Order: sequence, then C-alpha cells, then structure tokens
Amino acid sequence: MPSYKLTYFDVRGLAEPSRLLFHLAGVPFEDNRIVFGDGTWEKMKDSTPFGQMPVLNVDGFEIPQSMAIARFLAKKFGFAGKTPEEQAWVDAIVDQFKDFFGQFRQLIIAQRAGKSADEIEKIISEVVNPARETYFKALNKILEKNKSGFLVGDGITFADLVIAENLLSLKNFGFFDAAKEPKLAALKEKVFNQPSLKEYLASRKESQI
Ligand SMILES: N[C@@H](CCC(=O)N[C@@H](CS)C(=O)NCC(=O)O)C(=O)O
Repeated sequence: MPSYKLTYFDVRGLAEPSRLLFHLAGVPFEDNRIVFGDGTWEKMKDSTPFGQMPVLNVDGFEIPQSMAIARFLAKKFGFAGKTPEEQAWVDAIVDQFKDFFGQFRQLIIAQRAGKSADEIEKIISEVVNPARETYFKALNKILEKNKSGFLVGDGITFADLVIAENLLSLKNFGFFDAAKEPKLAALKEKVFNQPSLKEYLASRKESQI
C-alpha cells in the first residue's frame, strides 16, 4: 500500500474531505498538521508546489489543491462516482462548492482583517447571502431529483463529504439553519452517520471552518 502524508493546518478546512476519505476507506495516512503562526509554514511554503496547503504526498509524489487531492483519493478508493456521468456530476457539485466558497471567503478575509461592522454587514448582504441562496437552491434541486439522499447515485461520494463539511462550517458561522433546510440537514446527517466515520468524528479536533 502506498504511504500517504496529508499536510495542512490544524483545522478541518480544505483538507477535511480528504481526511474523511481516508477514514471512509479505512486507509492509514499521516495526518501532518502544521501549527498556524509558529513559523513552520513560512519555512516550508516555498517548497510546496503552489505555495499553499493542503498538499498530499504519495510515496514522494506531491499533489496540491484540495479538490484535486480529494478527487485523486476518491478515484483510488471508489468514491468518485460509478459512471462517467456520475463522475461529471460529482465534479460539477464540487465546482459549485468552489464557486460558493470563493464568495464566502470574502467574509472570512474581511473578519480576519478586522473590517468594520458596516463593511462586514455589506459583504454578508451583497455577497454571502445571495451566493448562499444560489448554492442552496442548486443543492436542493439535486437532492429532490436524486432519491437516495446522497447527491449523486446511490452511494456516498466525495461531493457529499465536501458539502456536508461545508454545511458544518456554515452552521458554525451562523449561515446554515437545519430547521430551514431539511434536505441539506438530512444529507449532512447521512454523511456524518456513516459507520466508518463515527470513531474519527467522535474524536476529531473541531474547528469553526
Ligand atoms: N485553491 C486552494 C486554496 C488553498 C489555500 O487557500 N490554502 C490556504 C489555507 S486554507 C493556505 O495555504 N494559506 C497559507 C498561505 O497561502 O500562505 C485549494 O483548494 O487547495
């Protein structure tokens, strides 16, 4: 079996879908967590392929970009969709997440930069809320069509992991209310109730994102 090392900050964030894939598949990996602000990342940044994390190292072969990593692992472990058509939809949903996250990230950046309450409110009302509406509408439409409770086909794929993780982060930020979004809430529960994830989820380090 290859030796896997996944390097990221000590939060769920963009690496968590890949961590979940390892647990879902029962494949051992080194969960290499870099402490934010202790200088370690600054020293290693230039040696990473794109100067960012996560990075997956497979027997010395490095892969950057969180969703490329997740897709690679999902293909290896059988969670990328069963047919080319399913795989296309899994990828489309993950791309939809990336579009949304690009918008949502504006809020995180503004908060971390210490922007004023007015500026934050403007980003929420003009960027985050409209983007969330589009995103939730698209996901609801998909779940209405696909009767399995998962987003694509009749089994769990990495798209379900990406979306469930993102819903948890949105809940932590106050942008996801399970009572108002029953289909999305059911998806999140279905993912987090997977028997092979239970032990990890019960013990993992929680983070806002
Ligand atoms: N599109 C990239 C974004 C990666 C990214 O923004 N990584 C951040 C952490 S979430 C990072 O490495 N920040 C440190 C830096 O840019 O120096 C992906 O999905 O992997």
